[in-house]
Amino acid sequence: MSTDWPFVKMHGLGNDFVVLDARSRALDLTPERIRAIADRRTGIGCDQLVVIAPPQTGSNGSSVSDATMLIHNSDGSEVAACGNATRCVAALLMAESGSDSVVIETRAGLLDAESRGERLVAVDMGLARLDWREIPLAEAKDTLHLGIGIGPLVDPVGISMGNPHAVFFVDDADSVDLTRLGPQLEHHPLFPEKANIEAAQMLTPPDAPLGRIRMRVWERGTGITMACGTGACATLVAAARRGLSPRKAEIVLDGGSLTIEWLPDGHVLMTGPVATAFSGVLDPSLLS
Ligand SMILES: N[C@H](CCC[C@H](N)C(=O)O)C(=O)O
Repeated sequence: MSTDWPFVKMHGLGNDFVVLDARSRALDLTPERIRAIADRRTGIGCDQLVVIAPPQTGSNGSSVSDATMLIHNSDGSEVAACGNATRCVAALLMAESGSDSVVIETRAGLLDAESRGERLVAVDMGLARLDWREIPLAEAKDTLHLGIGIGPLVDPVGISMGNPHAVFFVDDADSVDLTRLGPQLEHHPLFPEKANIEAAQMLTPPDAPLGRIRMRVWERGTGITMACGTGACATLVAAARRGLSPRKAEIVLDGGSLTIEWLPDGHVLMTGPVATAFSGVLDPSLLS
């Protein structure tokens, strides 16, 4: 495989990505190669490895999107959705085209993104999926009260944003031992495809005009990250469904804040910053 693969290192509130552009040539990524690139000691280091691929074309040959985005966790697993990465790829594509909007095809569907000013991007992350089958869960459940728990993390709300989330409401998110509890819940038998685990603490009363929620996350296939866009979407929808928040809130993550709104049509709008850290060329040993 040709060895000169340029990459861009980007992040959304510290949730960081290695972005590879495979629109003009094929990239043979294996889980081993993904893990090697994502390794923070011997590779480039990232939470997710993101590949930009050619747009999907419809039956009439026209493109329904500007590009396709493929997302891989640092453990090598492929996932369907990643909100922070979507903002980063959207910013990269809009800078390339000079447009202030872009459509990105993901395994979770077509996502519309728009520039909201200097290094600020809004993405319609699509519908919040609320049925147990869509999370998915191993058995029929009321997704508003999953009833599982360990320690201070009990009775989460189940939501999918194209990827599975379990949102636990707690009194003090910063005191939760996510390193210990996260992996146990990620692999809970109720989640046949595992789950992203959020610990959420309400910072505003239910009748506040704009909600404010502190959230920390243990990400499926990655571990604790500084931010999680789909997790922030899941947290806002969970809080609104529980009557704890209005349908728009600021989600305060370790790396900063995202603004999330659950629209009347069921779509979830995420707005937040993007940043490019550096670019380079992958060492051939990472693709051997
Ligand atoms: N950091 C990502 C979420 C990645 C989700 C991934 N860990 C999964 O397995 O679903 C985000 O900003 O939405």
